[in-house]
Amino acid sequence: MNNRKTEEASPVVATLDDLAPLANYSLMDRLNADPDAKADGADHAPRQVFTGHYVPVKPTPIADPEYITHSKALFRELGFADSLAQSDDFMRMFSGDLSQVPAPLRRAGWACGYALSIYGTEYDQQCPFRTGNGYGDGRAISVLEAVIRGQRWEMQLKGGGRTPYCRGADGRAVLRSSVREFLAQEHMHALGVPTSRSLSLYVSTIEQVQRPWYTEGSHSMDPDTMVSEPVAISTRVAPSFLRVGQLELFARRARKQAHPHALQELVMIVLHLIEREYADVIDNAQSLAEKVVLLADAFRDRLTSLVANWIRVGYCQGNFNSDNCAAGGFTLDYGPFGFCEQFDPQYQPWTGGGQHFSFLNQPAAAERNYHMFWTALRPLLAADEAALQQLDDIRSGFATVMQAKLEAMWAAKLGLEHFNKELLNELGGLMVQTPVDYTILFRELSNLPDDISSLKKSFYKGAVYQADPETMDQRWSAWLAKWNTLIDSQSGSREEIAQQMKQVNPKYSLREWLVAPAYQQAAEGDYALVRELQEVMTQPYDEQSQEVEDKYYRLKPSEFRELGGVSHYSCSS
Ligand SMILES: Nc1ncnc2c1ncn2[C@@H]1O[C@H](COP(=O)(O)OP(=O)(O)OP(=O)(O)O)[C@@H](O)[C@H]1O
Ligand SMILES: [Mg+2]
Repeated sequence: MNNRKTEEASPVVATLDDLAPLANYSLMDRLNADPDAKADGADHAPRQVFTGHYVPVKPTPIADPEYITHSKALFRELGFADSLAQSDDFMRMFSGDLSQVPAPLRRAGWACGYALSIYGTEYDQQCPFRTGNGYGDGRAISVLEAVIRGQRWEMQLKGGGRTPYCRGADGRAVLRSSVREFLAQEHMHALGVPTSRSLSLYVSTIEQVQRPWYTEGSHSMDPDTMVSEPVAISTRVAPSFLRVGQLELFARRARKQAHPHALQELVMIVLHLIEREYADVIDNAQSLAEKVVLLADAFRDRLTSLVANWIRVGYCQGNFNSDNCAAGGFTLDYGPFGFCEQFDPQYQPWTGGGQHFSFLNQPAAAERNYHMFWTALRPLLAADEAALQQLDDIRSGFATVMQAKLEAMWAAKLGLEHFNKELLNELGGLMVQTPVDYTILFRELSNLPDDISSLKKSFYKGAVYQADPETMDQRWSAWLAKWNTLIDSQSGSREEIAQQMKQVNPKYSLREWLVAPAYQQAAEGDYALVRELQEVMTQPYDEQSQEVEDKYYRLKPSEFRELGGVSHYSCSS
């Protein structure tokens, strides 16, 4: 027994040669390649891709890569030895050089086209050809699909160079955005929120690109300068990277009868999505119509849970377009994201994102994306009225399901067995007026305090509070007393309730002003802070040391308020 345990825990993948036999390229082998593409993947110039599900693309390696970090948690899950991350051949592959990988690993990866809808409206304008045929993975290139310990994973480089969908851009990701994405994925996974996962992060010690950014201390909304930044490649991992926008691309083509196989390509991608993301809940033996209805139901369930989770942990996607909405129902694309510090229902860190993608509007934004998903599925059931009715009913039930998930989430955050609308609304008013730090307030509540002194750690004390602190404190005390009465009327002990609340309300949150010095130091070749943040943010529910608490469990210092690049940012790439 003991022996078996040790065996299971010990890494089985210590070299790239160990990884190679696990490769299993289902997307490339079962879906259609663009017939116009070069099979060797030497296809980098922007162009229209009219048919097919993917284009073979060789990534462009970053010059002289240096190791920054890897996900110890994911390595453990995959059975990878930690030393692999710094081994020459692994590092070469995951910094974009596939030229020497051992067979059956392939020497070309793939990029996929997708369509874009913003808050439920279809767009083609973002495609340079204005047709939608040039939009897709512009700098994300998948390099491997493998079945590891019974689970299929896709590994995708972000910043791996140009693809036909690059729209004239460089195909690179800068160190800043790569550090942010890497840390955020690690943090979200540790928070228990479904997400693409971080695998590895390498930076080029010589290659730099220009990006618009903020001068030091700038309070400008838009970037006011161009800066040179090192390029990096982070690899992210998920069961698939299929997006709602991807289904939409094929559904739009089917609708327009863009080519003779358009509807067939839509069927293929939907069935592929089911195999990749929903095989555990959708039986392969069922009919297409049955599968589509089950898919709609399962995705609705995942998406509504996901958004409730986002709100639970204070996460704002910022640009929740259909192409940034993973069809597997997990968080994808950590560009314009932020974690809410000072509570504001309309919190939106990304200046280009608009109110519709703000913090508490995410359920509505998710419904718009779901609507596009539903729209893409409908052509598949055209001949089956009963199934179509079921599909439509699932669509119209979205808001009800979303509301139920939100209510359960708020109840859990407050340690309550039942959602209490009045109590939450009163609290919401106080949170906005004071205003409070979202993470610190709920964490302090999780100690079930008798008086408001500890809650005050979360107070930013704005104009309304300062105008009459006594009345505000009285209102807080009255609210707290009411809440405590409810807590005491429940079946669990106070200790049990506090324990449960601490599993729901994290202590540590990835605050942008903590991340900024980490990527700044990394640009100077010092990765200590990136690694420290990774360590702290992968245990977000734990108390951790006093030193960690003093450094990371803090209100946002006033000097970072409204600071460009920290409180808001316009460029995420
Ligand atoms: N530097 C770049 N070079 C080429 N294409 C880019 C670049 N930056 C963004 N894009 C493309 O522009 C589109 C919109 O960008 P967005 O910021 O949503 O995505 P992303 O962060 O690049 O990628 P993802 O959604 O894969 O995480 C995407 O299709 C993306 O591939
Ligand atoms: Mg994106």
